Amino acid sequence: MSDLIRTDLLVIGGGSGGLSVAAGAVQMGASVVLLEAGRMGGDCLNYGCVPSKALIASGKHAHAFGTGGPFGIAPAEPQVDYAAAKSHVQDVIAGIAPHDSVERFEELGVKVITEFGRFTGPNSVEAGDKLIEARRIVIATGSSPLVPPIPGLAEVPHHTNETIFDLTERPEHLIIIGGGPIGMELAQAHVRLGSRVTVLEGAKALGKDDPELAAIVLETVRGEGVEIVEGASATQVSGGEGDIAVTVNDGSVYRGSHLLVAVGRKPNIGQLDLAKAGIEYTSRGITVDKGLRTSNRSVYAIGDVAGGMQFTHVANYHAGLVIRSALFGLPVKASTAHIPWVTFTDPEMAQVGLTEAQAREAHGDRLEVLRFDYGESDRARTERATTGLIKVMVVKGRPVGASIVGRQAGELIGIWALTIANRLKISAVANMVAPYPTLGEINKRAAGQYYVPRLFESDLVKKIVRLVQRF
Ligand SMILES: Cc1cc2nc3c(=O)[nH]c(=O)nc-3n(C[C@H](O)[C@H](O)[C@H](O)COP(=O)(O)OP(=O)(O)OC[C@H]3O[C@@H](n4cnc5c(N)ncnc54)[C@H](O)[C@@H]3O)c2cc1C
Ligand SMILES: NC(=O)c1ccc[n+]([C@@H]2O[C@H](COP(=O)([O-])OP(=O)(O)OC[C@H]3O[C@@H](n4cnc5c(N)ncnc54)[C@H](O)[C@@H]3O)[C@@H](O)[C@H]2O)c1
Repeated sequence: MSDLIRTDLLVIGGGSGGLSVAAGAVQMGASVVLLEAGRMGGDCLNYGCVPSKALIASGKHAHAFGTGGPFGIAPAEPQVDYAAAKSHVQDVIAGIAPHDSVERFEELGVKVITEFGRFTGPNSVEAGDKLIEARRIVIATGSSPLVPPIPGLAEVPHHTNETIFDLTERPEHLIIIGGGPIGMELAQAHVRLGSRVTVLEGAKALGKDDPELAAIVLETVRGEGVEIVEGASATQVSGGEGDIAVTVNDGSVYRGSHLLVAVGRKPNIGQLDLAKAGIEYTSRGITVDKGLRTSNRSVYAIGDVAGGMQFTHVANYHAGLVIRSALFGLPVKASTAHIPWVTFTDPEMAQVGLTEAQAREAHGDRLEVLRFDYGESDRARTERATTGLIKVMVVKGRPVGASIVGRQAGELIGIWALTIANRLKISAVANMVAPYPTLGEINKRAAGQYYVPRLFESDLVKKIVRLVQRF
């Protein structure tokens, strides 16, 4: 017989999205129960954003040893201790973990149950020996690495993002299947830490981003020694510990010591028994309306499990919307037009809103594309970080998208995320005075391009200036 708990809000999953909902709702006075079957903090903290960015930081330090020549610093061979780099990764996770811990959430007033949740009815969920009945339920169970049924793969030792950060021996030769953000970020980190790396990508590497920008990243990563094979779909895997062979569609075979599978994600819905609650789903995730409600009106789905953009800041954004809807009954509408994303390769690549191709398709001839090159930035020159480019897509004076590749692209995209989220005009960025010399000037200079033809190439402007000068 299960213990019965009644609550205003039940959150299933204690990752980026679930923790944000639980913390916000309890602090606004709702009674909240949170279920987390694995590690508090979810993918982002334990197997995703945090460990990957920490390992990238180690790779950056190693890389700096060999790139000081132009600055007057003789290149040296870095002494990489891969196991110590992994200790750094675990240390960073441990430093953030208290913020996401059971103890902190219980202190906030959330009842945390460290069990798997499974629906037993439209408003009831079983977790261990507890039965929870809730007025509103939020499914925030995230996603897991997709391990495709490639013949031989199941029998061959391989890593996913859930195990690679625990590996303490440096891979001699890491083969990565999948050239998306996970594959490319970890490829560059590993080559910098001294592994040989081969990326096998079935289609185009970094294929979700603007191809002009992605090409700049790929050229740099290849230049550092990563072998990137595009159009190479893995069709067969064989071998064993330390000697793995991956066959691709044209019959070529790539051999390496370790294998990482990074070919996308699958939603964590398998064990939820969604049918018992009348919740519809597809292989992409739980079906939700614009307000993030499922086919069961009292149940919401947010973050990765909702099958849209899969980023921590999207899960957090969804959390804010659900709090407004579930706690205050306000109408909400999830949008993607203002959501940025960043791939943390070096150079970084960042996007918000429409890419050039998407904007061209949506707006045709009304589209103006403003471009500015990092090479024109004095700060970029001082740091010899002149490889980079910004493109801003503008329609009727308002930005609808921005794409940046280059140093600190992830920081620079913030201005455009603000502009697009608030439907500001390009003049809002052009009017800003950016401190000199900062990379931030790149944003202002790109915005300034909007006025070049209007002010410097206009006969009318020239006539007016001459007229005014006469008087
Ligand atoms: C290698 C890697 C790098 C990434 N880097 C970035 C990045 O730099 N920036 C970025 O924005 N995003 C990044 N992401 C994506 C980001 O991690 C996810 O988008 C984010 O974690 C999604 O949050 P979520 O709350 O939907 O799910 P999660 O954070 O995965 O949380 C879901 C939680 O639910 C729990 N759970 C599942 N089923 C149940 C159940 N039935 N009952 C109870 N608990 C359950 C799980 O144990 C998990 O803890 C990265 C992902 C990976 C894999
Ligand atoms: N910086 C970030 O924000 C960041 C970093 C990492 C991951 N993420 C999130 O995690 C998600 C998953 O990342 P991902 O890189 O695993 O997925 P992805 O879907 O973005 O890329 C997977 C790649 O694998 C390729 N592929 C699929 N099957 C293949 C096969 N058999 N052989 C060779 N290639 C194959 C696909 O063509 C694709 O390019 C991302 O979409 C993103 O939302 C974000």
